Amino acid sequence: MSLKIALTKGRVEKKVIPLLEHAGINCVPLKNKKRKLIIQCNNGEFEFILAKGPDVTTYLNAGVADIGIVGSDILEEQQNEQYELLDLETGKCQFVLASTADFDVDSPERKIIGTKYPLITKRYFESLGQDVEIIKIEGSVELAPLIGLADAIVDITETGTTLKENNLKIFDYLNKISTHLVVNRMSLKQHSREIFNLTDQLEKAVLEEKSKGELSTDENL
Ligand SMILES: Nc1ncnc2c1ncn2[C@@H]1O[C@H](COP(=O)(O)OP(=O)(O)OP(=O)(O)O)[C@@H](O)[C@H]1O
Ligand SMILES: O=P(O)(O)OC[C@H]1O[C@H](OP(=O)(O)OP(=O)(O)O)[C@H](O)[C@@H]1O
Repeated sequence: MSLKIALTKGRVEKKVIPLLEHAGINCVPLKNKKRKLIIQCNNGEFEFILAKGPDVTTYLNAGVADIGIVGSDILEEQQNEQYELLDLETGKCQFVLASTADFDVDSPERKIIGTKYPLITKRYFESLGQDVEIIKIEGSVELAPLIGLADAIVDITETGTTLKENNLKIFDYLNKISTHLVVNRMSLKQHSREIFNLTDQLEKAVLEEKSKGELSTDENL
């Protein structure tokens, strides 16, 4: 029987494929898949289910996937606890509080914050002892302070390009984000050998990628 892996499609999928290859999974079917959503690799040893990030945990909770590959941003935003096997240390980015340069971060007035991540935003402002109004936005979050929808945003930044091109400034840094390997507890009992084997291989792959990164930095010195 295949090990069913719910893999976040898009950015995460692209970043994770080199690690999966390192771990001995032939990812050619994944790379050539076009619009196919269920992909078998290594003669059916692994079955990848291509899903949106927030749905990965839904599949795990329902028991229809054994393993999930998903960003820690999503795990943090969803309240249900997942059993985490490994930080894959890729897909790295960070939550920030950002706005136009004239935003008064210390203003005592109740702020309006735009974000794709209402729970993380609520927790962040609660930790500051501030009650804010949160407006949930589905994308292009950077628009909110520019067009007067919100005073500021809590969003993800990676290269900083989107903030820079829209003249937005970072006012605070929140949690760092990376891609994680999570598991359905029932599957862990049923397929423990296969799951721990894959986790070990991926852990080695992460270490190898890391040492390559460190070597290339050294070479640049
Ligand atoms: N620069 C980044 N911006 C947003 N997410 C990033 C970034 N870098 C890595 N990630 C990770 O990628 C995930 C989002 O992937 P992606 O942007 O492909 O999906 P999405 O948010 O559904 O976007 P879209 O629907 O616009 O394709 C996040 O959950 C996060 O863990
Ligand atoms: O710091 P950067 O490298 O510029 O990356 C950050 C941007 O990428 C993400 O948006 P995404 O591309 O997922 O599009 P979206 O606005 O539709 O969510 C995120 O919400 C930022 O807008």
